[in-house]
Amino acid sequence: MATLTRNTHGKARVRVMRLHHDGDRHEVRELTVKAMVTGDFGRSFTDADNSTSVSTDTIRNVVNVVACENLALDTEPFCAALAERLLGLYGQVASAAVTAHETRWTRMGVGGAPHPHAFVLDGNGKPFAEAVAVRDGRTALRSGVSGFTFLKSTGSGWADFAKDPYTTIPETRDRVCATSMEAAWRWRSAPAGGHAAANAAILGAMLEVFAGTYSHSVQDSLYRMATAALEAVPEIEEVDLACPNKHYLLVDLSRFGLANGNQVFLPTDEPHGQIECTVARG
Ligand SMILES: O=c1[nH]c(=O)c2[nH]c(=O)[nH]c2[nH]1
Repeated sequence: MATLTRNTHGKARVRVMRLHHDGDRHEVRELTVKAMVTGDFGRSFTDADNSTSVSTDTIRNVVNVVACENLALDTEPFCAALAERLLGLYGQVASAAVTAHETRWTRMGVGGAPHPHAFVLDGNGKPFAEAVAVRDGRTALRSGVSGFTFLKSTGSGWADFAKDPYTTIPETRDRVCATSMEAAWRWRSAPAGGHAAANAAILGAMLEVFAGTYSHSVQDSLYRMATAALEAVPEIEEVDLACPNKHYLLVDLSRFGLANGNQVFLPTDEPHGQIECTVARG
């Protein structure tokens, strides 16, 4: 005897670009979407009964239709519109979860002026949004950024930590600090100036703390970065941060008669420290 305890289905990696014409000025919004539904679908798993199942192929079509009908929406309201459309279309759907990662195209500057329809890829991190729509409830929204990478070459240390017979790392009050951040924040209401501007303010507040204050540890920086994000944008209620500590190892040049005064490093990705926290209001 076995019991189906969870099930969901939908379409993942649906790539769609929305091109909004504002006169001659174009806006491009490229997303990779995952749209999943839960509800009365258990019998397709347990009894080979597909009679209630919405085809994932159909879900892909709905993504494109909602894209066409919402060319100018930011990622967050677009995800919410799509999740709510799936809920509205199919009575057997109890909840719809939509996640969209953005491939960000930033407007090209040509001859000192923003170009109306030419863009360059912004390769640092993928912003994402996530909407979960349920019946008789508010659509829950989260935003964030995946793989946002930044570094500072001083103003960071790791000292006064617990020591034991296995400890070999020396204390330092001057090191390179680099990470590729996974960050997410939960909305309690829509931000006054729109999600895109609020997301930029959140990242700006976090980077200001990272760059502008001494870091006693990645832990210390993350807590203060998340606190600054909560202060910068009152419409978010919780921030999740997960950061690898991408170690830059000092190269030993003493055998060549050279001192290495924090100047030559081996950049490494693995293994890396992994520091994570969630910071909420209150
Ligand atoms: O910022 C840091 N946090 C740690 O927990 C840690 N552990 C370690 O070896 N180096 C560091 N650096």
